[in-house]
Amino acid sequence: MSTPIDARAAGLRDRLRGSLAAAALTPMGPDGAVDLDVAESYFRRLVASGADALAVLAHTGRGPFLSAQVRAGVITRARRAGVPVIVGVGGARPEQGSNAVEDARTAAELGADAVLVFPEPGDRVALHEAVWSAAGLPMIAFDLYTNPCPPDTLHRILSLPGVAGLKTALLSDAMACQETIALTRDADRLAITGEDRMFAASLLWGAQAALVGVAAASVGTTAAVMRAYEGDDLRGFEKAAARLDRLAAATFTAPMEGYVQRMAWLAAAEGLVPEEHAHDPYGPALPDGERARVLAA
Ligand SMILES: N[C@@H](CC=O)C(=O)O
Repeated sequence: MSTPIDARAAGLRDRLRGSLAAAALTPMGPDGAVDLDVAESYFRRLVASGADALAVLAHTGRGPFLSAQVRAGVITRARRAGVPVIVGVGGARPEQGSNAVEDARTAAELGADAVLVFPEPGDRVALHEAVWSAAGLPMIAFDLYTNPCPPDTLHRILSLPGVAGLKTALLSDAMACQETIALTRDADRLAITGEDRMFAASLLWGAQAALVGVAAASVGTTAAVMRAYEGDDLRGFEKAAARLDRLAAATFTAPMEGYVQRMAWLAAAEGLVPEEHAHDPYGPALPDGERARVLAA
């Protein structure tokens, strides 16, 4: 039995069903500087290429690393793209206190449609309750590979009225992904795949929408899988899934945190962002030849 969902959260859940949200990069220079005009033009291009919604300041967008001022600018510019905007909130590093509540308040003031609540140390249920009571924005819970959430905690989060859905981004744990999707659907919330390396499988396991970093570039590759699945085009689904798997295998691989830089290279190669704004100063150093290998995929 699930707790009744709040009407705002139910509205977002229904609006996002079947949709593809691109977990957008925050285009940056090598020093981390963000040019908001470049960011806006990138967000618009993602939408023109097939993204139904934008998830900004999420893991791909390096939200936890960015200042309040840059975060506000990114949200404002993303809203101009005319699709639902989901904002990553919180995700404090161990040496910091949580910014989740403040981030969520700002997202609400700037007109965001929902927040994606990063996992943080401590009581995750209380974190979601605090975010909801401060901002009143529908929440998407986040089971992220860097800090996976125990199923009993997920169950409690999913019974909060402000939770519209749950995104799994476990990347390699198929059993946990299946369990999380089942828990989410049992709670009548939206099961959102963030499984770049198990994308097609996660749809077959019951995911009802997608929010993925692999759609930070080459959006059409991910959109094709979603559309073929929804259109019952099983042969098309198989072909599109194989293509997406090749892209994800080249980008979402060890060191996993290097995926942001790899997607930035792709975004630059496609003309979504200028080369000089295709940097991830927060990720690991990548070996020589990695860029060429990614672009070849
Ligand atoms: N979990 C990532 C996206 C991965 O697909 C994010 O939050 O950006």
